[in-house]
Amino acid sequence: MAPILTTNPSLTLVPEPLTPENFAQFGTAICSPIPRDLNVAPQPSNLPPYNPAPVLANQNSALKYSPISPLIDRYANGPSGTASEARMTMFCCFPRKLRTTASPEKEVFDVRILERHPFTNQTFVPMDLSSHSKVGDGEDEPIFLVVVAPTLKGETATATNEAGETITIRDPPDLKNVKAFIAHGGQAVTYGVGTWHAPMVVLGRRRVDFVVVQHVNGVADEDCQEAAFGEGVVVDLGRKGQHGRREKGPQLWRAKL
Ligand SMILES: NC(=O)N[C@@H](O)C(=O)O
Repeated sequence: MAPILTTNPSLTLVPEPLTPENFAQFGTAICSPIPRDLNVAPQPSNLPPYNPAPVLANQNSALKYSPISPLIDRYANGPSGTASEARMTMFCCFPRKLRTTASPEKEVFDVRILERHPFTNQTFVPMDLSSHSKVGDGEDEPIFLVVVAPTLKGETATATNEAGETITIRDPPDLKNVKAFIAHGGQAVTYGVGTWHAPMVVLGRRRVDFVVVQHVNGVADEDCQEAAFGEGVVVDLGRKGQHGRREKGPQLWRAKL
């Protein structure tokens, strides 16, 4: 069980659409650098500047942007000195349960735990998730919620562990500045090394499978640290629609590339 922080956060978050710019302090939001309807490989020099700059590849039939997101391994700084390896995992993420508030009737997601990987970054790439469904087309594509918190670097927080003992969490999450972002098919997300984040939250009617890329060394506390807390960090997902669909709220819900 994750240690429970003794602080009691109180915060209601309205999620923003995930963009490379607004997510930059937490990691990388990965989106295609080119429009969806560009179907003939252009000369890279005819494209707006992008970092990393693209080069032609695959017999000039592809534009290659590399690295599109870094792959970082800082396990050499870990206390145990245990060697790490690159690891690709699949997380099959089922839709989360939402809570409905009364007057106004809204759907909210309660964030109750954050975790971080102190020596590696971690990338979630959704599979089989379209970025294009229209409201009312019956497709109702799921989206995913990315919840992150800045790290209070050099600070400590007290928490209670499973045995009821008081323990110290170093570099704890800044619970006053948690942020929530709505991501959709066509986007992937890399949590920066040590970035506190909520376990993946899929919203919608069906499961989303993610390929997850990171480093691991098998030492539990070096691979993943957790901090739980009571009710208090709430993501406001807007008004509940007539048939359980979200009509309004995060218009984000239907954000398109
Ligand atoms: N982010 C997420 O859903 N889970 C993890 O970070 C994990 O490693 O378990």
